[in-house]
Amino acid sequence: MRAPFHSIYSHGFVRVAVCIPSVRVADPAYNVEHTLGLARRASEQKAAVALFPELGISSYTCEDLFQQDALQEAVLAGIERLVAESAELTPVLLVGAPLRFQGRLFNCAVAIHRGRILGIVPKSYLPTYREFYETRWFTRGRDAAWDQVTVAGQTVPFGADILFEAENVPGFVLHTEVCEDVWTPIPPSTYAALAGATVIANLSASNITVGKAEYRRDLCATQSGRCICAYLYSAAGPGESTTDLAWDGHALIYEQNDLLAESPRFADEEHMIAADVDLERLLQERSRMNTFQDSAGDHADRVRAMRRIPFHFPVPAGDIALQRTVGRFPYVPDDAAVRDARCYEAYNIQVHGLMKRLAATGIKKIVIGVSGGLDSTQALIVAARTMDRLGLPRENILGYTMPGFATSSSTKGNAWDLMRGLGITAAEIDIRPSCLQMLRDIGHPFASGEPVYDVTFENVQAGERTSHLFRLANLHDGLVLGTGDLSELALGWATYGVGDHMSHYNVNASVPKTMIQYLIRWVIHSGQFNAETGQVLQRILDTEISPELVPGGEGESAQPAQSTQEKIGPYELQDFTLFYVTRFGFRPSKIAFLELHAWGDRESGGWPELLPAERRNQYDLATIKRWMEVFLWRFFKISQFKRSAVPNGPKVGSGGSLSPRGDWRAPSDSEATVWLDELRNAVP
Ligand SMILES: Nc1ncnc2c1ncn2[C@@H]1O[C@H](COP(=O)(O)OP(=O)(O)OC[C@H]2O[C@@H]([n+]3cccc(C(=O)O)c3)[C@H](O)[C@@H]2O)[C@@H](O)[C@H]1O
Ligand SMILES: Nc1ncnc2c1ncn2[C@@H]1O[C@H](COP(=O)(O)OP(=O)(O)OP(=O)(O)O)[C@@H](O)[C@H]1O
Ligand SMILES: NC(=O)CC[C@H](N)C(=O)O
Repeated sequence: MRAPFHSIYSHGFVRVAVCIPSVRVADPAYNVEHTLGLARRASEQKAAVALFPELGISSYTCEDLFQQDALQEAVLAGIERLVAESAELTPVLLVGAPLRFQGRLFNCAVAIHRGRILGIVPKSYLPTYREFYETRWFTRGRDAAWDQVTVAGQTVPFGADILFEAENVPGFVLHTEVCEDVWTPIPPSTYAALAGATVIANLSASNITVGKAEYRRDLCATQSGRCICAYLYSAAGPGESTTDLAWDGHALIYEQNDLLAESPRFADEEHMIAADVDLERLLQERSRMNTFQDSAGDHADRVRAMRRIPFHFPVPAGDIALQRTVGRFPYVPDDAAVRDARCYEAYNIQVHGLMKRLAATGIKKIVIGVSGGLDSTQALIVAARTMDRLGLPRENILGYTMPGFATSSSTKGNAWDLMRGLGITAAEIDIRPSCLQMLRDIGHPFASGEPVYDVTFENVQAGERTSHLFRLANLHDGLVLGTGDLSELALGWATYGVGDHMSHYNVNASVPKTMIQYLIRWVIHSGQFNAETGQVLQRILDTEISPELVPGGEGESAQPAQSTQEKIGPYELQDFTLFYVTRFGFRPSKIAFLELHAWGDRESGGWPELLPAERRNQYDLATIKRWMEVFLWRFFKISQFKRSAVPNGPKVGSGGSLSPRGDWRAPSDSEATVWLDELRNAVP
């Protein structure tokens, strides 16, 4: 039975927990008691995995005590107790224990689930350098000449070549390795990932020294990135012997290079961290990255030899809210420092794209229509910086503001102030006469005085502007700079061909609207231009987004009747959907679940602090569903033909470009039914 909409388990997530129990050296009864305490906590939190540190049942620092029979027997008794008590618990428990088989001692990870030992994974690489002496007590996993063992009355698989595969949860394939294993050039988990493991758990007992925590983070992050997996790490903590070493109890959960959770270090108390891993994201990424599969082919013998141990995961019932930060603006990081760095990158990518095109063509002038709206503002800022970088005067930018039938005096005023502030060559062309001529030529009723404001009426204006710009480019030896952004391309919100869809080079083609808003905010806050220009930019940001193609009243002060976002939806929602559709190929109901998590509550989570409080919105599920339907229809059904024929322009974000020569190649005549049906059926 499928879990309900409001549960993570309906949307391809599994909850994982990393536990750092309190231990006593050489006291398995105590250690098992504390392991069980945290295992129960993980179970109450509906986790599917609970990871514990290396050799946690005995403690890592037993040294020659490992070879004492009394300790061995106590460890076995402890494992038996864990197995018995696990019968009622949800997660797969991964615990560390020294176990003796055929007279040899192994440093083992024991996987226990609901009364069954799923398998035992011995440590492959035993550090015996500097502070480590593991080969004094243990045998390397690969030196075992058998592939199964009997423990606690159960005969179970033994080896580093084991994958634990949940037969009822697609993509949930678990693998474990032990501490040093991940410090080696080719960790065993690399082969496991190539064989399909998505969740990799490292039982560790890493002692702490100055600077080592950062190195651990790097190791786990890069292993999770290269192997396109979740990487869980659990370092030994309070209670280990400090004869010669110290312990910080560092727990980490990464997913493909993203840190999902991290514990405090040097805590006095035992602790647990948990996070929800997105298995579908990992599978999507693997299926796209053909080089990951190529690597699996290179190691086919080892990959094929991996053993898959099936188990049934009892999917927890009821609503289970997502434990994961989902940014409201996937294209704009919440963190101020990261955002500044991204804005700097994006802006420079745009500038460098345009610099190269001008240098290659020998063209020294730019022609641009300046509306006083966001997109032409961003493109103009990029043009100004490009001229500065090329050592050309800003007067070489020929900016035209071209009022039509619905241009408001305030946006026109902003356009003029911006052009003056940036010191470009500015001019105004009234497009109404030429529009009227065309409306008359084609027999449109507006030409004979009827107030008919249809798409033709709108597109005639967009077309006349574009037509003027291209002829001005011929006249002045200039290049027409495109302004249309990624969000508009996604929604088909542009006039095809002889309209704002076309240009000679479009610096905004891969920048979504929410990012354009932040780029302009960033330009203001980082003081890229003078204070007066900053004020104009702020006024432009504060203006309602409108194409201003349909008149809303009479005279110069008439306000436009069209609010773009009332028609095609709030850009902040549409950009969210766009990101998850194009970057990860998620189904609509999953995107709606994530969108509700991010946008359902105004107070929770992070807000990029450049967004003023009054602009902080909140959306319920019904609203999310309504606008997603608009997105899906426009994106999949009616607008691909516009994307199949776009001008050149640089790819800016990993969220993708929609150029048919880049990230998105799609048929212009596809149906939207599967996406719309999925949304309607799976979202309540
Ligand atoms: N798959 C397909 N393959 C080839 N051609 C296809 C097609 N589907 C429709 N067409 C044809 O394309 C034409 C429709 O496309 P198009 O002419 O672009 O017109 P259309 O998409 O209907 O209208 C453009 C919309 O964009 C808005 N707009 C324009 C300019 C700027 C902004 C802004 O705010 O940024 C917004 C404007 O308000 C209007 O609602 C029709 O003639 C149709 O026959
Ligand atoms: N009144 C105008 N004067 C000059 N150019 C215009 C005018 N209106 C539109 N354009 C040109 O057509 C493009 C598309 O218009 P549109 O209204 O979509 O963009 P915008 O006003 O720059 O930004 P946004 O769509 O974010 O409001 C503009 O970027 C601009 O180049
Ligand atoms: N227990 C281990 O395998 C520790 C080795 C690892 N290199 C560390 O320093 O953390």
